[in-house]
Amino acid sequence: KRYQLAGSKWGKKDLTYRIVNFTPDLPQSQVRDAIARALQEWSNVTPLTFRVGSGNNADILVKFARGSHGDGYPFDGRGGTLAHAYFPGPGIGGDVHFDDGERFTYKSFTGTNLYLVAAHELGHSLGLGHSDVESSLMAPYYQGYSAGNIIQPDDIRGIQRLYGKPPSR
Ligand SMILES: CC(C)C[C@H](CC(=O)NO)C(=O)N[C@H]1Cc2cn(c3ccccc23)CCCCCCNC1=O
Ligand SMILES: [Ca+2]
Ligand SMILES: [Zn+2]
Ligand SMILES: [Zn+2]
Repeated sequence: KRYQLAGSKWGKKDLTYRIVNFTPDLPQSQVRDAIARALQEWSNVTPLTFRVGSGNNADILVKFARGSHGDGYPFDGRGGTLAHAYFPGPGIGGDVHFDDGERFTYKSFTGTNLYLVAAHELGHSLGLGHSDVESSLMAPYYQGYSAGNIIQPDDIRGIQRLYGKPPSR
């Protein structure tokens, strides 16, 4: 019972990301904050750093889309699949797509919490597959937002297997 590795990882520690478009469900500031906090969950437990990159050469592009959106994996409207992401690599590698058919919420325990979904998808962007530990962030099912740390020991073991531990101060 454990995490799965995607078979690819980033060959650098300092990654860039860019939010290409936004959902109408939330103010842009809350989308930026949700993504930044989801990235911080992963940077807290690895040597990885994330900063906002310029143009389309950012490593991780974050997009909201409905239905067919050009990558052969069309979204299904409200419910069902909430989002998907691509394992590390060039071009679409690392990118995160959210199904804008969902009603995304922020700092809310109800609805589809954007921060929680983002943290799961970014796990894929960094090279983790799905875990069969039900409580883990990388489990394939959305389990609702619970207070406290969303990243679980199994997730930490997996990501540290790929990138090591944070440098000790
Ligand atoms: C983990 C999450 C953030 C990302 C995952 C997808 C994923 O792994 N992305 O990297 C996801 O969306 N899982 C579905 C899986 C799923 C659950 N059901 C489905 C019905 C149809 C299609 C898919 C599903 C039953 C009904 C509930 C539907 C709403 C919740 N959906 C899910 O939990
Ligand atoms: Ca959906
Ligand atoms: Zn897509
Ligand atoms: Zn997933």
